Amino acid sequence: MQLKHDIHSASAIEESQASGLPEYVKIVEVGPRDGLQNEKVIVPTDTKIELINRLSKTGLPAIEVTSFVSSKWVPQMADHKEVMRGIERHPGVQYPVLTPNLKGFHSAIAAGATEVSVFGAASESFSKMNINCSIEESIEKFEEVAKSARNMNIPVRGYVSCALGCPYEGDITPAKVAEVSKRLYSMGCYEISLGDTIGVGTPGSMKRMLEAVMKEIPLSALAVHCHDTYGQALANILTAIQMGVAVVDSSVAGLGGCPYAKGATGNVATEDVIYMLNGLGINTGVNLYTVMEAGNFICTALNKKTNSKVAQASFNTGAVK
Ligand SMILES: CC(C)(COP(=O)([O-])OP(=O)([O-])OC[C@H]1O[C@@H](n2cnc3c(N)ncnc32)[C@H](O)[C@@H]1OP(=O)([O-])[O-])[C@@H](O)C(=O)NCCC(=O)NCCSC(=O)C[C@@](C)(O)CC(=O)[O-]
Repeated sequence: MQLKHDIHSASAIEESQASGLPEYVKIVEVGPRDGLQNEKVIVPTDTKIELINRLSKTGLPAIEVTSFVSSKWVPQMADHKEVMRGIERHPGVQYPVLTPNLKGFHSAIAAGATEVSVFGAASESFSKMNINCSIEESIEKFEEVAKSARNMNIPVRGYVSCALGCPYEGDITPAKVAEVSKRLYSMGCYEISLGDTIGVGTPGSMKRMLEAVMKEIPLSALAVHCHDTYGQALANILTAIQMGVAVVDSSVAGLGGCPYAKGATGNVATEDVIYMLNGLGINTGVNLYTVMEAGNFICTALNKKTNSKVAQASFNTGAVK
């Protein structure tokens, strides 16, 4: 199955190579975690597992499974152990989980996690609201996680939230984003995912922020994580890719939002990112149609409409051949 307008032609690939864009972009699917964490009604564990199993068959190289956080803070992720234990793991697919502290790290490892992510912020207020501690205190907790992870050869990814703005403080300086990113990278995070948590960024602010971060961290260790609240996510991702970033987080059907970032809507839809990258001739290794099917599955289960423009257009106009 293929979409009528989904361009994957040899000429598009040649063009992308000539334009200096990355040949390959890695997509980190965050739907099962970021996508579902904010859902009001608790999603059955079996549905989460089925979603992850379907996503595992699409060619996605990384799927964020769940969060080992307090169920009092994020009730939707309370079944983390069952989800982690219940999924079918496909060779070559990474299955990271969120761990804010050592307690979360140990539970995650006991449940079979082989990769974890710590999640900090470039905003003091957001850090306090999200993980109940200052940036400095969070770094101490993350260092403990990173040290234990190193001893067990577990890769650690690091998030920096509010990279383009904070729901409580407004503008965040690129210098602050660079500083927090550097601390996470220095403690051993192999990749830093820069989160536009409330989707307020523009290509201009993305460029300024990345220029500051790129002075501290190698480009190959950077990822972008864009929410689409102001409709800027694809433009922001394109800007990042043009600057050489080759890892993009996205969420199937554009599900998502952080419970501690009021008003923030979904992540950029994985389907829309793949469609754009295909059109640019950039390889992702992901089959767009099967991601759309997974999106259809979870939207039907949640009784909601997809936020993916590509899925809306394709299913509504019959543009699938
Ligand atoms: C970090 C904590 C736990 C601190 O929470 P706290 O209350 O400060 O923790 P504490 O150490 O004082 O412990 C209080 C209770 O929590 C328990 N606890 C302590 N740690 C854990 C743990 N790991 N797992 C399970 N339970 C835990 C601990 O055992 C204790 O239980 P009690 O004795 O009261 O029964 C809390 O604030 C929390 O769970 N926050 C959740 C934050 C979250 O998941 N936010 C959404 C993800 S971030 C995001 O979406 C942004 C991102 C990544 O997508 C990027 C972007 O878009 O910007």
